[in-house]
Amino acid sequence: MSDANTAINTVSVDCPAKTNLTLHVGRPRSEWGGRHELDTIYCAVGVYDTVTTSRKKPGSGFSLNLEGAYLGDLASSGSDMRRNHAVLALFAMAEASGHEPDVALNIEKRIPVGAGMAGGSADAAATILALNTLWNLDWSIERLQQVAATLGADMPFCLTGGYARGTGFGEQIEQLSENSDAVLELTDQGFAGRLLVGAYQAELRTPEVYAMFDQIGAGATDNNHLQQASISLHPRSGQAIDEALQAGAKQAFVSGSGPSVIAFVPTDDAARAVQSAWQQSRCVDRIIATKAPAHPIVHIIA
Ligand SMILES: C[C@](O)(CO)[C@H](O)COP(=O)(O)OP(=O)(O)OC[C@H]1O[C@@H](n2ccc(N)nc2=O)[C@H](O)[C@@H]1O
Ligand SMILES: Nc1ncnc2c1ncn2[C@@H]1O[C@H](COP(=O)(O)OP(=O)(O)OP(=O)(O)O)[C@@H](O)[C@H]1O
Repeated sequence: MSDANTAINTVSVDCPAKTNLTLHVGRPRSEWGGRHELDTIYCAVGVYDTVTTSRKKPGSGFSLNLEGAYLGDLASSGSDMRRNHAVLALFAMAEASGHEPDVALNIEKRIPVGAGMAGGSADAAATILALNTLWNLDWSIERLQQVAATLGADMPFCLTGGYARGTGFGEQIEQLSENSDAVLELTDQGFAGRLLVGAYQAELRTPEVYAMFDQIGAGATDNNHLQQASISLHPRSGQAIDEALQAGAKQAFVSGSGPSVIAFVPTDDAARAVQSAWQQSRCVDRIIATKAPAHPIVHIIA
């Protein structure tokens, strides 16, 4: 059979986590279900979840398997499979394309859960990208982002990675090139290249962080307006930021709604100094070394 007719049976996607290099938060909007106005610069970072989608027998329904050493609250038997963001994305794509959701989903999780790094959104985006190939839809990124925006604020960005400006409640995306003025300005300030992620067993629920923001507002000099709220709910993140900056990090901040902390470390010495400061003070539970920016990678397996 020619390639065009060979059925694709298994597609996997490595999808990076996201952070916010700036996150300016406005007032909640009732027409957005209480979500706040945002003006943010998203940046994908090189911590990847891998979602593999495989065709199943017609009418057999979906299946979900989770792998990884740090599954957070996903590991509990009580966590409802049907609420997993990857499963929600499967059903949204099935609905939008008229396919039956007879697909096996396997998620290898590496992105810390409930960390402010859009781990769930990354898995949903990976599922959307994989199904676009598995089902030969070949839809444009704009069409895929329309489906993603119905599922979560930071999901549309996760489809493209790299850098983007997010407005609205975060779902209006303007892709930014690495040599755009906005990115060059942030790169000059040290928001690029090698970084360390300080991750925690503890999770923060995004709605609770926004509710705390409504109470206490943003720190006067914080690029991330949710940082002060996140630190008040999880003080160890504030300690990790102080330790990183004292040890030579160029920038250190809470990632999105937190609790994880991102420290940009431009040199080997800075990376080693931040790593040992975090280990000695025990102010983080796990350290992941990687770099930014990053992009999703689609693999056709069979
Ligand atoms: C904190 C960020 O990660 C920054 O990129 C995002 O704004 C959070 O995006 P997300 O987790 O995809 O958020 P969603 O799943 O869409 O919404 C979860 C909850 O977060 C709050 N939320 C989210 C986005 C937003 N612009 N304002 C909000 O107040 C709302 O309580 C909402 O019900
Ligand atoms: N595939 C998934 N991966 C991670 N969390 C998931 C997934 N599906 C559902 N969830 C639920 O979503 C909640 C938030 O998970 P997630 O890792 O996306 O948080 P987050 O990184 O703080 O997100 P954000 O940065 O968008 O606020 C978790 O408590 C988890 O129970």
